[in-house]
Amino acid sequence: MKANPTIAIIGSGVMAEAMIAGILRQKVTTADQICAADIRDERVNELHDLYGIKPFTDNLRAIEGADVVILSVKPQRIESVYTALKGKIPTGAVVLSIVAGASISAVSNGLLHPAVIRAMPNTPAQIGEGITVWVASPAVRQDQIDLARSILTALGQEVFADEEEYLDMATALSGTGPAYVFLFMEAMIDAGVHLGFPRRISEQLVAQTLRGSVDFFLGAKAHPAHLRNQVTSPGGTSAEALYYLEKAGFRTAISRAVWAAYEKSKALGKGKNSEAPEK
Ligand SMILES: NC(=O)C1=CN([C@@H]2O[C@H](COP(=O)(O)OP(=O)(O)OC[C@H]3O[C@@H](n4cnc5c(N)ncnc54)[C@H](OP(=O)(O)O)[C@@H]3O)[C@@H](O)[C@H]2O)C=CC1
Ligand SMILES: O=C(O)[C@@H]1CCC=N1
Repeated sequence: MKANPTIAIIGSGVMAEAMIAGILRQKVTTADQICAADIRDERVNELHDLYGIKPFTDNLRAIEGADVVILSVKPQRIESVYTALKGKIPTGAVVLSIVAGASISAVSNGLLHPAVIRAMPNTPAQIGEGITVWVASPAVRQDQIDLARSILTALGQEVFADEEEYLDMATALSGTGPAYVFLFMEAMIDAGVHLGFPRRISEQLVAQTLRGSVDFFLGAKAHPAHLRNQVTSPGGTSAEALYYLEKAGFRTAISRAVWAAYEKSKALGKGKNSEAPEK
């Protein structure tokens, strides 16, 4: 694998910043080899000040001499990137797209470039605790796979998929997953405040309960239902609370939400809106 590869980033928002921070933390390349482009110059100048990367507002100039071109614009903006960069990706470069729903064939045809990796990270990447599911087109070389893996490892765990269909599923489960977790956290914290805890204490109780439960699950290597049964004393508080969660359709709500995100990911890939939510 090439030392200090040149990495161009098209769309320098939240996920791009997580990638820049991870790449520099793990020394995948040096800051002067990262070319970050965005339509807003104040945003790339901010990233320049924070990380020392090279700022661009012209996508075409940003990809000059790149070994990797990362696409991190919103799905609704990807067509404008295709228009600007079609046929212009350096021949030896690999494109690494994290754009939700954008298939390998769409990116490959949109840019007229065969070597494309499609990846789905998540926001805990900002602290190196993310998880990314990714897949590569047949034209991606082994050294490009190795380079992509070093970039994605800098964000946390990575899972290489042999089928692209896993990407829309991962978008719904792990890519979107932090949104479900934070909503759950928020609801728990608010419930604690409703009971009468100061918000600061409620946040501490909820955060450590979540962290402790996840670490317990990972260490115990037991089914979650087994661990839940340990909490649930006969005729006790947990049984009472779980009754009301099940009555409110908690599992079904989660399942429907994940399916809706999956359908939305597929719809984004077709440039369409998914069905309007049912009333
Ligand atoms: N956020 C998440 O949890 C995850 C997001 N993703 C995917 O990552 C991608 C980026 O998401 P995220 O970082 O959250 O988005 P952001 O909106 O934070 O970042 C995208 C950036 O690209 C800029 N931009 C828009 N059009 C262009 C263009 N033509 N050329 C260059 N830059 C442009 C935007 O500017 P402006 O704001 O002015 O439009 C913005 O600064 C999305 O496709 C998303 O599906 C994947 C996994 C997780
Ligand atoms: O909400 C979204 O569309 C993006 C993709 C995965 C997480 N956030």
